[in-house]
Amino acid sequence: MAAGVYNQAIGAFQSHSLVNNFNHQQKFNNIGRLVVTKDFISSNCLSRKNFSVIQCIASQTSEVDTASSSSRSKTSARDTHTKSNEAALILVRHGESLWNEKNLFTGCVDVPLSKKGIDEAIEAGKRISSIPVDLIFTSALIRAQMTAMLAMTQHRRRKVPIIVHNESEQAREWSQIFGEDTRKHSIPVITAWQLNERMYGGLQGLNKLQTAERYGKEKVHEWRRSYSIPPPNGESLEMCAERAVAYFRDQIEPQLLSGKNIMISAHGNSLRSIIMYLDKLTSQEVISLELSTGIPMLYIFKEGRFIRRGSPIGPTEAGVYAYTRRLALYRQRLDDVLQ
Ligand SMILES: O=C(O)[C@H](O)COP(=O)(O)O
Repeated sequence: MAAGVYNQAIGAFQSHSLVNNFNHQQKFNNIGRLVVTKDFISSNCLSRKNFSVIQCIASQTSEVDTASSSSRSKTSARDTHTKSNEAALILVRHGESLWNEKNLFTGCVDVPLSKKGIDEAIEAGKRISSIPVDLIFTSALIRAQMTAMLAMTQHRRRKVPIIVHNESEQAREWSQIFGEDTRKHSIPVITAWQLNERMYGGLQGLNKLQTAERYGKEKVHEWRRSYSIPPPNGESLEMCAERAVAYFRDQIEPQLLSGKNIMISAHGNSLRSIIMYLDKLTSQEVISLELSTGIPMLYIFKEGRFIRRGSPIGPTEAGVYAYTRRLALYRQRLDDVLQ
């Protein structure tokens, strides 16, 4: 039966090209990967301890299998590119926020979703409802966390996403989950400031249109979309990438390497910097990369490589399951159990 779904999916896939959510030309240049210095990582406490904390917590709260991080350091796992199972990686920019609605620069100001953003998050959930998710990462900002939680209300597996509190020993202790079955039916949600939207400095709270009228369209476009030019007293995309890509490589990639299916709910620019890394985009190409609010994007991680698969069209769309046999089998199992 699964083969049936898979073949049907392949047929659908071949009959229509998956609409990619990105609007940049897909050219793979030999750009060196973004090098993030080791001391940057250590100075931002992106340490082995954090990774083992995540592993330990993940093992306590779900059937997420915890590859023993002690026996396999992240670096050696990543460097040796151990042939791991394939894993799904879903990226989603938060739904429209109340300041997106007012066309205000938001950056690291912690505003919630608008009604439209809530609807977008739920729609995003429908589009990924048959794709496996073992672990969720969000930024420390509520609009990304709301998006992840609302999306997961639509997932057919019905697991409960639970924000992991490891900000202190007491927080870890007081938020423990007991009961094997309860743990198996939960998904750890790790919040990380490193995935926050770029800090927009003196622009935060200003209207985008009025700012363009005041400083000129070109200058504001340069602040918003260039790679290395920061807004006044804010972060450039390059500076945002240094924390977001470092966190992705240090904390998320090892999870993918061990076969865990991951969803990241974050922001326009922190995700642009991660996609620049995944797609090996040049600093020129990333200028044209725009991400819509609430549109999920799927990557397949296989043998250390990220294969971009565009945006899942909808749960009933057979083409969604043409991505890989593993996803087709997962969906078939859901169909069998939920029928
Ligand atoms: O922070 C913001 O204002 C938005 O989330 C992204 O803004 P941008 O489209 O100007 O990068």
